[in-house]
Amino acid sequence: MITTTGLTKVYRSRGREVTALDGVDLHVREGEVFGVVGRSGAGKSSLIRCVNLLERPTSGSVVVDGRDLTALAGRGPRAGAELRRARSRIGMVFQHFNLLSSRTVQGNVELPLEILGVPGRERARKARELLGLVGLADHARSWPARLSGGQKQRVGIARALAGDPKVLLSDEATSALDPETTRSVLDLLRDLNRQLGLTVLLITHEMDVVKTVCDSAALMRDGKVVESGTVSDLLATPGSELARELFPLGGRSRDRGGADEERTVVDVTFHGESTTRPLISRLSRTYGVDVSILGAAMDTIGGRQVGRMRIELPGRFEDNAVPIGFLREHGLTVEAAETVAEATETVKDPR
Ligand SMILES: Nc1ncnc2c1ncn2[C@@H]1O[C@H](COP(=O)(O)OP(=O)(O)OP(=O)(O)O)[C@@H](O)[C@H]1O
Repeated sequence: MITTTGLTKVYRSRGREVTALDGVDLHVREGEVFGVVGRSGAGKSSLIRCVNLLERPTSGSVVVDGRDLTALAGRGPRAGAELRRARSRIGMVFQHFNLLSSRTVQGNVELPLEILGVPGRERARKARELLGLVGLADHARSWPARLSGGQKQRVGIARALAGDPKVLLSDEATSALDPETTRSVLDLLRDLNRQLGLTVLLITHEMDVVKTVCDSAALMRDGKVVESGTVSDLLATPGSELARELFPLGGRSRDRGGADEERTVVDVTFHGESTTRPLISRLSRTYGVDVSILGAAMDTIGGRQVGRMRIELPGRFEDNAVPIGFLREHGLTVEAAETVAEATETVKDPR
Protein backbone atom coordinates (compact mmCIF):
# COMPACT_ATOMS: atom_id res chain seq x y z
CA MET A 1 0.00 0.00 0.00
CA ILE A 2 2.96 2.28 0.73
CA THR A 3 6.32 1.69 -0.92
CA THR A 4 9.27 4.00 -0.64
CA THR A 5 12.31 3.33 -2.78
CA GLY A 6 15.66 4.95 -2.17
CA LEU A 7 13.90 7.76 -0.31
CA THR A 8 16.39 10.50 0.54
CA LYS A 9 15.85 13.86 2.18
CA VAL A 10 18.62 16.38 2.57
CA TYR A 11 17.78 19.62 4.37
CA ARG A 12 19.86 22.63 3.48
CA SER A 13 19.85 25.52 5.83
CA ARG A 14 22.42 28.29 6.29
CA GLY A 15 24.97 26.54 4.14
CA ARG A 16 24.71 23.31 6.14
CA GLU A 17 23.37 20.00 4.87
CA VAL A 18 21.56 17.46 7.04
CA THR A 19 20.73 14.08 5.56
CA ALA A 20 17.53 13.16 7.39
CA LEU A 21 16.65 10.19 5.14
CA ASP A 22 19.38 8.18 3.50
CA GLY A 23 17.92 5.76 0.94
CA VAL A 24 14.90 4.39 2.79
CA ASP A 25 13.21 1.34 1.26
CA LEU A 26 10.02 0.58 3.12
CA HIS A 27 7.04 -1.55 2.26
CA VAL A 28 3.77 -1.27 4.18
CA ARG A 29 1.21 -3.87 3.16
CA GLU A 30 -2.46 -3.07 2.66
CA GLY A 31 -4.50 -3.31 5.87
CA GLU A 32 -1.59 -3.52 8.30
CA VAL A 33 -0.53 -1.31 11.17
CA PHE A 34 3.16 -0.52 10.65
CA GLY A 35 5.24 1.15 13.35
CA VAL A 36 8.48 3.05 12.75
CA VAL A 37 10.65 3.47 15.83
CA GLY A 38 13.98 5.15 16.41
CA ARG A 39 15.72 7.68 18.57
CA SER A 40 15.18 11.39 18.31
CA GLY A 41 16.74 12.63 15.06
CA ALA A 42 16.64 9.22 13.36
CA GLY A 43 14.45 10.64 10.58
CA LYS A 44 10.99 9.34 11.54
CA SER A 45 9.12 12.63 11.11
CA SER A 46 10.93 13.34 7.86
CA LEU A 47 9.86 9.92 6.61
CA ILE A 48 6.19 10.48 7.40
CA ARG A 49 6.24 14.00 5.94
CA CYS A 50 7.85 12.68 2.76
CA VAL A 51 5.28 9.88 2.48
CA ASN A 52 2.46 12.39 2.04
CA LEU A 53 4.69 14.86 0.23
CA LEU A 54 4.30 17.58 2.86
CA GLU A 55 8.06 17.58 2.34
CA ARG A 56 9.39 16.87 -1.15
CA PRO A 57 12.05 14.14 -1.06
CA THR A 58 15.45 15.05 -2.44
CA SER A 59 15.43 11.77 -4.38
CA GLY A 60 13.69 8.41 -4.45
CA SER A 61 10.03 7.60 -4.87
CA VAL A 62 6.88 7.22 -2.78
CA VAL A 63 4.07 5.06 -4.13
CA VAL A 64 0.80 5.06 -2.16
CA ASP A 65 -2.09 2.86 -3.30
CA GLY A 66 -0.41 2.31 -6.66
CA ARG A 67 0.15 6.03 -7.29
CA ASP A 68 3.64 7.51 -7.56
CA LEU A 69 3.20 10.68 -5.50
CA THR A 70 6.71 11.87 -6.25
CA ALA A 71 5.74 12.15 -9.94
CA LEU A 72 2.93 14.63 -9.15
CA ALA A 73 3.68 18.35 -9.30
CA GLY A 74 4.00 20.85 -6.46
CA ARG A 75 5.00 20.71 -2.82
CA GLY A 76 3.58 21.47 0.61
CA PRO A 77 0.73 23.99 0.43
CA ARG A 78 1.58 24.67 -3.24
CA ALA A 79 0.76 21.13 -4.34
CA GLY A 80 -0.92 20.76 -7.73
CA ALA A 81 -4.55 19.60 -7.98
CA GLU A 82 -3.64 15.96 -8.61
CA LEU A 83 -1.28 15.81 -5.63
CA ARG A 84 -3.88 17.52 -3.41
CA ARG A 85 -6.45 14.94 -4.48
CA ALA A 86 -4.07 12.05 -3.80
CA ARG A 87 -3.17 13.58 -0.42
CA SER A 88 -6.81 13.85 0.61
CA ARG A 89 -6.81 10.03 0.55
CA ILE A 90 -4.03 10.01 3.14
CA GLY A 91 -5.20 10.98 6.63
CA MET A 92 -2.73 12.48 9.10
CA VAL A 93 -2.86 12.54 12.90
CA PHE A 94 -0.50 14.78 14.89
CA GLN A 95 1.05 14.61 18.34
CA HIS A 96 -0.43 17.95 19.44
CA PHE A 97 -3.78 17.40 17.70
CA ASN A 98 -3.59 20.70 15.70
CA LEU A 99 -7.28 21.55 16.28
CA LEU A 100 -8.62 25.04 15.56
CA SER A 101 -9.76 26.54 18.86
CA SER A 102 -12.11 28.94 17.03
CA ARG A 103 -14.18 26.05 15.65
CA THR A 104 -16.40 23.53 17.41
CA VAL A 105 -15.53 19.86 17.34
CA GLN A 106 -17.85 19.36 14.36
CA GLY A 107 -16.39 22.46 12.66
CA ASN A 108 -12.91 20.97 12.97
CA VAL A 109 -13.99 17.69 11.38
CA GLU A 110 -15.81 19.57 8.61
CA LEU A 111 -12.73 21.63 7.70
CA PRO A 112 -11.11 19.16 5.27
CA LEU A 113 -14.54 18.57 3.70
CA GLU A 114 -14.91 22.31 3.13
CA ILE A 115 -11.52 22.34 1.43
CA LEU A 116 -12.66 19.45 -0.76
CA GLY A 117 -15.78 21.49 -1.70
CA VAL A 118 -18.34 19.15 -0.10
CA PRO A 119 -21.73 20.96 0.28
CA GLY A 120 -22.84 22.08 3.78
CA ARG A 121 -25.50 19.50 4.57
CA GLU A 122 -23.36 16.58 3.38
CA ARG A 123 -20.42 17.95 5.38
CA ALA A 124 -22.45 18.06 8.57
CA ARG A 125 -23.79 14.53 8.00
CA LYS A 126 -20.32 13.15 7.34
CA ALA A 127 -18.77 14.94 10.33
CA ARG A 128 -21.46 13.57 12.68
CA GLU A 129 -20.96 10.08 11.29
CA LEU A 130 -17.21 10.31 11.90
CA LEU A 131 -17.68 11.67 15.41
CA GLY A 132 -19.93 8.67 16.11
CA LEU A 133 -17.20 6.37 14.81
CA VAL A 134 -14.63 7.78 17.25
CA GLY A 135 -17.08 7.78 20.19
CA LEU A 136 -17.70 11.53 20.34
CA ALA A 137 -21.26 11.78 19.00
CA ASP A 138 -22.29 13.83 22.05
CA HIS A 139 -19.51 16.37 21.67
CA ALA A 140 -20.21 17.78 18.20
CA ARG A 141 -21.00 21.26 19.56
CA SER A 142 -18.24 21.33 22.19
CA TRP A 143 -15.19 23.57 21.88
CA PRO A 144 -11.79 21.87 21.71
CA ALA A 145 -10.63 23.67 24.88
CA ARG A 146 -13.30 21.78 26.81
CA LEU A 147 -12.00 18.36 25.79
CA SER A 148 -9.48 16.04 27.43
CA GLY A 149 -6.30 15.13 25.53
CA GLY A 150 -7.75 11.77 24.51
CA GLN A 151 -10.94 13.39 23.23
CA LYS A 152 -8.92 15.97 21.27
CA GLN A 153 -6.98 13.18 19.62
CA ARG A 154 -10.26 11.43 18.73
CA VAL A 155 -11.36 14.63 16.99
CA GLY A 156 -7.98 14.67 15.21
CA ILE A 157 -8.61 11.10 14.07
CA ALA A 158 -12.18 11.88 12.90
CA ARG A 159 -10.82 14.85 10.94
CA ALA A 160 -8.12 12.63 9.39
CA LEU A 161 -10.84 10.24 8.20
CA ALA A 162 -12.92 12.93 6.50
CA GLY A 163 -11.56 12.28 3.00
CA ASP A 164 -12.25 8.51 3.29
CA PRO A 165 -8.54 7.78 3.29
CA LYS A 166 -7.12 4.34 2.66
CA VAL A 167 -4.00 5.27 4.59
CA LEU A 168 -3.61 6.95 7.95
CA LEU A 169 -0.27 8.46 8.98
CA SER A 170 0.24 9.04 12.66
CA ASP A 171 3.07 11.21 13.97
CA GLU A 172 3.54 10.33 17.66
CA ALA A 173 -0.26 10.49 18.13
CA THR A 174 -0.15 9.20 21.69
CA SER A 175 3.08 10.80 22.95
CA ALA A 176 1.25 13.62 24.73
CA LEU A 177 -1.25 11.28 26.42
CA ASP A 178 -1.22 9.37 29.70
CA PRO A 179 -0.90 5.55 29.56
CA GLU A 180 -4.62 4.82 29.95
CA THR A 181 -5.65 7.32 27.28
CA THR A 182 -2.85 6.05 25.05
CA ARG A 183 -4.34 2.60 25.33
CA SER A 184 -7.83 3.76 24.35
CA VAL A 185 -6.53 5.77 21.37
CA LEU A 186 -4.48 2.77 20.22
CA ASP A 187 -7.55 0.55 20.57
CA LEU A 188 -9.46 3.03 18.43
CA LEU A 189 -6.75 2.97 15.75
CA ARG A 190 -6.81 -0.83 15.80
CA ASP A 191 -10.63 -0.86 15.49
CA LEU A 192 -10.54 1.57 12.57
CA ASN A 193 -7.83 -0.49 10.94
CA ARG A 194 -10.04 -3.58 11.17
CA GLN A 195 -13.44 -2.00 10.48
CA LEU A 196 -12.39 0.20 7.57
CA GLY A 197 -9.47 -1.87 6.29
CA LEU A 198 -7.36 1.23 6.90
CA THR A 199 -3.59 0.91 6.47
CA VAL A 200 -1.83 2.72 9.33
CA LEU A 201 1.77 3.95 9.29
CA LEU A 202 2.71 5.32 12.68
CA ILE A 203 5.88 6.67 14.13
CA THR A 204 6.62 6.43 17.80
CA HIS A 205 9.45 6.30 20.28
CA GLU A 206 7.47 3.96 22.57
CA MET A 207 8.00 0.24 22.14
CA ASP A 208 4.72 -0.36 23.97
CA VAL A 209 2.86 1.22 21.05
CA VAL A 210 4.45 -1.29 18.67
CA LYS A 211 3.69 -4.11 21.08
CA THR A 212 0.04 -3.13 21.41
CA VAL A 213 -1.05 -2.41 17.84
CA CYS A 214 1.58 -3.08 15.20
CA ASP A 215 1.63 -5.99 12.77
CA SER A 216 5.01 -4.89 11.44
CA ALA A 217 7.76 -2.55 12.51
CA ALA A 218 10.93 -0.87 11.30
CA LEU A 219 13.84 0.53 13.25
CA MET A 220 15.47 3.71 11.95
CA ARG A 221 18.93 5.00 12.74
CA ASP A 222 20.75 7.92 11.11
CA GLY A 223 18.18 8.21 8.34
CA LYS A 224 18.32 4.53 7.43
CA VAL A 225 16.00 1.60 8.09
CA VAL A 226 18.24 -0.89 9.87
CA GLU A 227 15.61 -3.57 10.54
CA SER A 228 12.09 -4.19 9.35
CA GLY A 229 9.54 -6.99 9.13
CA THR A 230 6.43 -8.43 10.70
CA VAL A 231 6.60 -8.43 14.48
CA SER A 232 6.47 -12.23 14.58
CA ASP A 233 9.30 -12.55 12.03
CA LEU A 234 11.38 -10.03 13.98
CA LEU A 235 10.84 -11.98 17.20
CA ALA A 236 12.05 -15.09 15.40
CA THR A 237 15.16 -13.36 14.04
CA PRO A 238 18.28 -14.08 16.07
CA GLY A 239 20.05 -10.88 17.03
CA SER A 240 17.11 -8.59 16.16
CA GLU A 241 17.44 -5.34 18.10
CA LEU A 242 13.73 -4.64 17.74
CA ALA A 243 12.85 -8.06 19.16
CA ARG A 244 15.12 -7.44 22.12
CA GLU A 245 13.57 -4.04 22.82
CA LEU A 246 10.05 -5.31 22.28
CA PHE A 247 10.66 -8.07 24.70
CA PRO A 248 13.48 -7.41 27.12
CA LEU A 249 14.36 -10.41 29.22
CA GLY A 250 14.07 -9.75 32.95
CA GLY A 251 16.55 -12.41 34.12
CA ARG A 252 20.31 -11.96 34.27
CA SER A 253 23.15 -14.29 33.57
CA ARG A 254 25.57 -15.08 36.34
CA ASP A 255 28.48 -13.10 35.00
CA ARG A 256 29.44 -11.92 31.53
CA GLY A 257 27.20 -14.62 30.02
CA GLY A 258 27.49 -16.16 26.55
CA ALA A 259 29.57 -19.23 25.94
CA ASP A 260 32.69 -20.05 27.92
CA GLU A 261 34.55 -23.28 28.60
CA GLU A 262 32.12 -24.67 31.14
CA ARG A 263 28.68 -23.50 30.24
CA THR A 264 26.42 -22.04 27.59
CA VAL A 265 23.86 -19.32 28.21
CA VAL A 266 21.23 -18.91 25.52
CA ASP A 267 18.04 -16.89 25.03
CA VAL A 268 15.11 -18.90 23.75
CA THR A 269 12.01 -17.34 22.18
CA PHE A 270 8.78 -19.33 22.03
CA HIS A 271 5.95 -18.32 19.72
CA GLY A 272 2.54 -19.64 18.77
CA GLU A 273 2.00 -23.30 19.65
CA SER A 274 5.43 -23.78 21.15
CA THR A 275 4.49 -21.53 24.11
CA THR A 276 2.26 -24.28 25.51
CA ARG A 277 4.58 -27.29 24.99
CA PRO A 278 6.90 -28.53 27.75
CA LEU A 279 9.97 -28.40 25.50
CA ILE A 280 12.53 -27.51 28.16
CA SER A 281 11.63 -30.48 30.36
CA ARG A 282 11.66 -32.74 27.27
CA LEU A 283 15.09 -31.39 26.36
CA SER A 284 16.33 -32.14 29.84
CA ARG A 285 14.89 -35.69 29.86
CA THR A 286 15.89 -36.59 26.30
CA TYR A 287 19.52 -35.47 26.55
CA GLY A 288 20.02 -35.89 30.30
CA VAL A 289 21.20 -32.29 30.70
CA ASP A 290 20.59 -30.05 33.70
CA VAL A 291 18.95 -26.89 32.45
CA SER A 292 19.07 -23.84 34.72
CA ILE A 293 16.47 -21.16 34.04
CA LEU A 294 18.05 -17.72 34.61
CA GLY A 295 15.06 -15.63 33.56
CA ALA A 296 11.72 -15.97 31.82
CA ALA A 297 8.76 -13.86 30.70
CA MET A 298 5.52 -14.23 28.76
CA ASP A 299 3.78 -11.44 26.88
CA THR A 300 1.19 -10.78 24.20
CA ILE A 301 2.67 -9.03 21.21
CA GLY A 302 0.52 -8.14 18.20
CA GLY A 303 -2.26 -10.26 19.73
CA ARG A 304 -0.06 -13.39 19.89
CA GLN A 305 1.44 -15.01 22.91
CA VAL A 306 5.22 -15.01 23.05
CA GLY A 307 7.57 -16.36 25.69
CA ARG A 308 11.26 -15.77 26.29
CA MET A 309 13.60 -17.64 28.54
CA ARG A 310 17.29 -17.38 29.33
CA ILE A 311 18.70 -20.81 30.10
CA GLU A 312 22.08 -22.22 31.02
CA LEU A 313 23.38 -25.57 29.79
CA PRO A 314 26.54 -27.31 30.97
CA GLY A 315 29.42 -27.37 28.47
CA ARG A 316 30.51 -25.11 25.64
CA PHE A 317 28.17 -23.84 22.89
CA GLU A 318 29.70 -26.33 20.39
CA ASP A 319 29.05 -29.21 22.82
CA ASN A 320 25.39 -28.23 22.95
CA ALA A 321 24.74 -28.35 19.20
CA VAL A 322 22.35 -31.30 19.59
CA PRO A 323 20.11 -29.90 22.38
CA ILE A 324 20.11 -26.46 20.71
CA GLY A 325 19.20 -28.17 17.41
CA PHE A 326 16.33 -29.92 19.24
CA LEU A 327 14.90 -26.56 20.37
CA ARG A 328 15.29 -25.02 16.91
CA GLU A 329 13.65 -28.06 15.27
CA HIS A 330 10.66 -27.43 17.48
CA GLY A 331 10.31 -23.90 16.14
CA LEU A 332 12.08 -21.95 18.88
CA THR A 333 14.55 -19.16 18.23
CA VAL A 334 17.78 -19.77 20.11
CA GLU A 335 20.66 -17.31 20.35
CA ALA A 336 23.75 -17.03 22.49
CA ALA A 337 23.07 -14.58 25.31
CA GLU A 338 26.51 -12.98 25.28
CA THR A 339 25.76 -9.51 23.94
CA VAL A 340 22.26 -9.52 25.41
CA ALA A 341 23.61 -10.39 28.85
CA GLU A 342 26.16 -7.62 28.75
CA ALA A 343 23.61 -5.06 27.59
CA THR A 344 21.14 -6.18 30.27
CA GLU A 345 23.76 -5.99 32.98
CA THR A 346 24.79 -2.49 31.99
CA VAL A 347 21.21 -1.31 32.32
CA LYS A 348 20.23 -3.30 35.39
CA ASP A 349 23.41 -3.14 37.38
CA PRO A 350 25.07 0.25 36.86
CA ARG A 351 28.13 -0.20 39.06
N1 LIG B 1 13.25 21.46 8.39
C1 LIG B 1 14.44 21.01 8.73
N2 LIG B 1 15.56 21.71 8.43
C2 LIG B 1 16.79 21.25 8.76
N3 LIG B 1 17.01 20.09 9.40
C3 LIG B 1 15.94 19.34 9.74
C4 LIG B 1 14.60 19.76 9.42
N4 LIG B 1 13.74 18.81 9.87
C5 LIG B 1 14.51 17.85 10.44
N5 LIG B 1 15.82 18.15 10.36
C6 LIG B 1 16.96 17.32 10.83
O1 LIG B 1 16.83 16.04 10.22
C7 LIG B 1 17.19 15.01 11.13
C8 LIG B 1 16.00 14.05 11.29
O2 LIG B 1 14.93 14.73 11.94
P1 LIG B 1 13.48 14.10 12.16
O3 LIG B 1 12.64 15.14 12.83
O4 LIG B 1 12.98 13.53 10.88
O5 LIG B 1 13.81 12.90 13.18
P2 LIG B 1 12.86 12.16 14.20
O6 LIG B 1 13.34 10.77 14.25
O7 LIG B 1 11.43 12.40 13.83
O8 LIG B 1 13.19 12.88 15.57
P3 LIG B 1 12.18 13.42 16.69
O9 LIG B 1 11.58 12.20 17.30
O10 LIG B 1 13.05 14.20 17.61
O11 LIG B 1 11.17 14.28 15.96
C9 LIG B 1 17.59 15.70 12.41
O12 LIG B 1 18.97 15.84 12.41
C10 LIG B 1 16.91 17.07 12.31
O13 LIG B 1 17.62 18.04 13.02
